[in-house]
Amino acid sequence: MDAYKSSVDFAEATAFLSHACYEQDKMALRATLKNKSILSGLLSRLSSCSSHGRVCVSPVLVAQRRNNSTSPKLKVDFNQSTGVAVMHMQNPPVNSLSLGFLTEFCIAVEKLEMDKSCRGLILTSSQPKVFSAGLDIMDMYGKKLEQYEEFWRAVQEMWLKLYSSNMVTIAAINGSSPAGGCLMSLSCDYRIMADNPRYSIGFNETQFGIVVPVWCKEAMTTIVGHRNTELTLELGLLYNPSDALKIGLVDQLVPEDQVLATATKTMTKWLAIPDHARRITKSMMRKPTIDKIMSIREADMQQYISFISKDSTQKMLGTYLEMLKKKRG
Ligand SMILES: CC/C=C\C/C=C\CCCC/C=C/C(=O)SCCNC(=O)CCNC(=O)[C@H](O)C(C)(C)COP(=O)(O)OP(=O)(O)OC[C@H]1O[C@@H](n2cnc3c(N)ncnc32)[C@H](O)[C@@H]1OP(=O)(O)O
Repeated sequence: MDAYKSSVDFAEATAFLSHACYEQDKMALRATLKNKSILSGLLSRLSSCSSHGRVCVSPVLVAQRRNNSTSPKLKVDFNQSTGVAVMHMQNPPVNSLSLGFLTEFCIAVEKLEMDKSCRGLILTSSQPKVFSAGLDIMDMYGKKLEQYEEFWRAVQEMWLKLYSSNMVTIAAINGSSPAGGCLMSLSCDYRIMADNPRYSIGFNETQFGIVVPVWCKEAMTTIVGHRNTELTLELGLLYNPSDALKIGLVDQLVPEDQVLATATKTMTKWLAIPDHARRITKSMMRKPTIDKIMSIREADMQQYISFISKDSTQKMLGTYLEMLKKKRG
């Protein structure tokens, strides 16, 4: 009975969350979840629900530094006739992966995943010159421990959702994509990048004193191999598109104005493969990594909180943030 009730609550909550997000009715969502004890019960149920590597969403909602508006951070164009959704990231100025963005992202992917008519997802950016600047450093700087936890859970969730998606996922990388932006594209099945030497992609974390989580290392290794991963992560390397192509960090380069069209064409090819065979194969390839990560998820959380809240880490992040801001002034 309890298990049944849980699943009913979960289904209702998920449906409500998805609906609320898509109707931009987040005020209603916040009001409904105002009671913290209800929220935390819901959170633990949602985040513990997992099947076949598909992980359910954690509905974390917080007003963000420059995201305290209710304007959506994603625009999803779903074409019923092709079964393909194009998700445009629109979180100005640089599509940083803030808690608010990640929350919206997870809900949107979950909603598409539940819609059996949606078979393919193209991820791209509405911001000029930037695909995504990676994790929002403001969410990792000067916050309370509970906030670090909430943020990291959303980061883990984003990765799991994308990496374990049943849909064909293609990253149409129409701008720079450092760190978390690179991770996001690496979680997709295929990466097409704009051939513009001013853009970069890779993992620069060590350059400003932080370390990628172990699951990021694992996922990257499966794509570019141990040696390229080692060099990239230790030295904090960002690559121009042609070097990224050489090491296999992206699959294809195309002129900037053809990124989305090429992604759409490529999607048609992928969707010509019988879904069940492709899905089972994708699961066969990715499930070992997903299972491994799921088994260390809580340890990863503790490691993150302890690392990010260290004075020395905070100092380095502060210096890096100042440097980013000075760049403009
Ligand atoms: C033991 C280990 C255990 C656990 C792990 C521990 C830690 C885990 C960390 C996880 C890994 C972290 C991953 C990350 O993603 S960290 C983020 C890394 N990202 C970057 O370094 C990119 C920084 N940004 C840039 O390089 C440029 O902004 C970019 C994307 C090339 C675009 O350039 P441009 O168009 O010129 O834009 P500006 O640089 O002028 O930036 C405009 C504006 O945005 C602010 N900003 C940029 N990036 C971020 C960001 N990631 N987060 C927050 N804010 C960002 C920038 O400061 C400017 O702000 P302003 O106020 O001046 O407008």
